[in-house]
Amino acid sequence: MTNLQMPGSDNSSVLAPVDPAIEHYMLTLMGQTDHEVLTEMEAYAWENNFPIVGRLVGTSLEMLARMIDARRVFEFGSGYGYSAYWFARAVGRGGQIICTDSNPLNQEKAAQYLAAAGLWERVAFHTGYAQDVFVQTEGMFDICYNDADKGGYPDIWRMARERIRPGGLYIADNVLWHGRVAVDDFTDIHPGWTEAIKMHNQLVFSDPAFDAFINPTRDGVIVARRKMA
Ligand SMILES: C[S@@+](CC[C@H](N)C(=O)[O-])C[C@H]1O[C@@H](n2cnc3c(N)ncnc32)[C@H](O)[C@@H]1O
Repeated sequence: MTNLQMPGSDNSSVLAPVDPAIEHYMLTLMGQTDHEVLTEMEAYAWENNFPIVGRLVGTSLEMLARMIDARRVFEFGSGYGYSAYWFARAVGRGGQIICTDSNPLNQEKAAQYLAAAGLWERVAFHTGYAQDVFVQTEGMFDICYNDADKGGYPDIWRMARERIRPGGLYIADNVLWHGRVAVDDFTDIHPGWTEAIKMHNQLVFSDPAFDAFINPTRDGVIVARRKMA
């Protein structure tokens, strides 16, 4: 691992949920997850300031998926496949990650990286608007993972919650939004996104069909488990 901080986060953070020195320390423990392809994907993120979830969150995605024996995962906003790398490892040979991204170049890059990692056959990548692809894709999911544009978070939660199997997970990145959700005075880099994330978090935590928590690592990851009937 060459870089210890996360690319793609803006530097106007109002609050760092976890002290950067602590995140740095945790990353120094992650050497066992090193893989040539992963290192290349992380280098690409750095060079292009692309907001991947990073190693600390990636390992937690893989572990959560393994813990519930996930086989079918839907990703809203896959970028070039970094988060899918972790899910694809977890679901095994018969599993499937349905990836979505609006930029066709990201699909090309994902194919290149994930094929090199031996994981591409577990991925069905769709270039397009994630919410539309979701509606066009049938069936239930073990995990719905949301990392799309933040203004869409409340609607994505509303559509995803119905299609997560009992015991399955809804996971969304950036739910602390560099601390903006916790203060009154902030600069919204995209108008309306902070309010959308706050509404989203409130909807998830107040839903009687789900139990939820937030892992404050990096920019905050919400994990909500659909209760058994
Ligand atoms: C934060 S990045 C995803 C990073 C990825 N999950 C990872 O950690 O490797 C968000 C990506 O989602 C795409 N995106 C955002 N909103 C979208 C939407 N509604 N439909 C499809 N793609 C979307 C953007 O093009 C961008 O590549």
